[in-house]
Amino acid sequence: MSGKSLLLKVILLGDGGVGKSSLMNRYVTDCFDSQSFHTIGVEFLNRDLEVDGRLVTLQIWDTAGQERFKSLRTPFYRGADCCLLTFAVNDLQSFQNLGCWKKEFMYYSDVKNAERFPFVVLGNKVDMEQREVGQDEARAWCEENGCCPYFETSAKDDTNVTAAFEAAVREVLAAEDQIGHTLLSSTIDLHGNRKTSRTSCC
Ligand SMILES: Nc1nc2c(ncn2[C@@H]2O[C@H](COP(=O)(O)OP(=O)(O)OP(=O)(O)O)[C@@H](O)[C@H]2O)c(=O)[nH]1
Ligand SMILES: [Mg+2]
Repeated sequence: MSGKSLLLKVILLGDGGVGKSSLMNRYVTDCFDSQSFHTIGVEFLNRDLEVDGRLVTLQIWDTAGQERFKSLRTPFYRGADCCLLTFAVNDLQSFQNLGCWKKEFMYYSDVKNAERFPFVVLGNKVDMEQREVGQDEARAWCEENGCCPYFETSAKDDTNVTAAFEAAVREVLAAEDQIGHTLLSSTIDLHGNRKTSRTSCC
């Protein structure tokens, strides 16, 4: 295990009221407030953790989901290492808006290639009886939109919250390994000709 901690920036995006702030607070402070206020702009909290022997400082950016705060949140998308697209399983509209959130992130972030960028989808409020979005439907969306991991969470009863944030870290580490491997497998000979040895890395 290397002593140096890797700083990773993850950003929570999703409709207002789906539970982004509650998920961040549950993960960092292990608290839940049933009367939380709408986020205005962005807030962030840090948490140190160890994932597969790697020390990581996770900087979690929580954004305002309400449309009126769009101009306050979009400047903070740049530099994100992972994006947590969040909806509430009892709010169909928030699920249907996932594609818009992914597009907004790609437009305002400095990410070039959506296919290789780590997204994780969170279906929050699974503690609630009345669901409007089925698990299969949500998993199908994730399959069709880049095969990203999907977690059903509850900030209220602490279901899958740690697992979701740790998965975000693993996605980033895996993406970095992938890029590192691809770079290694393409070499430039002394005459400057690019040679790529076709080694399959997965
Ligand atoms: N039952 C239940 N309620 C939740 C859960 N997560 C959040 N809530 C409640 O949902 C409401 C909105 O939660 P927030 O965390 O403020 O939602 P948000 O996504 O940060 O909203 P914006 O800041 O407006 O973007 C609050 O009343 C929370 O207590 C959950 O997992 N289960
Ligand atoms: Mg909030």
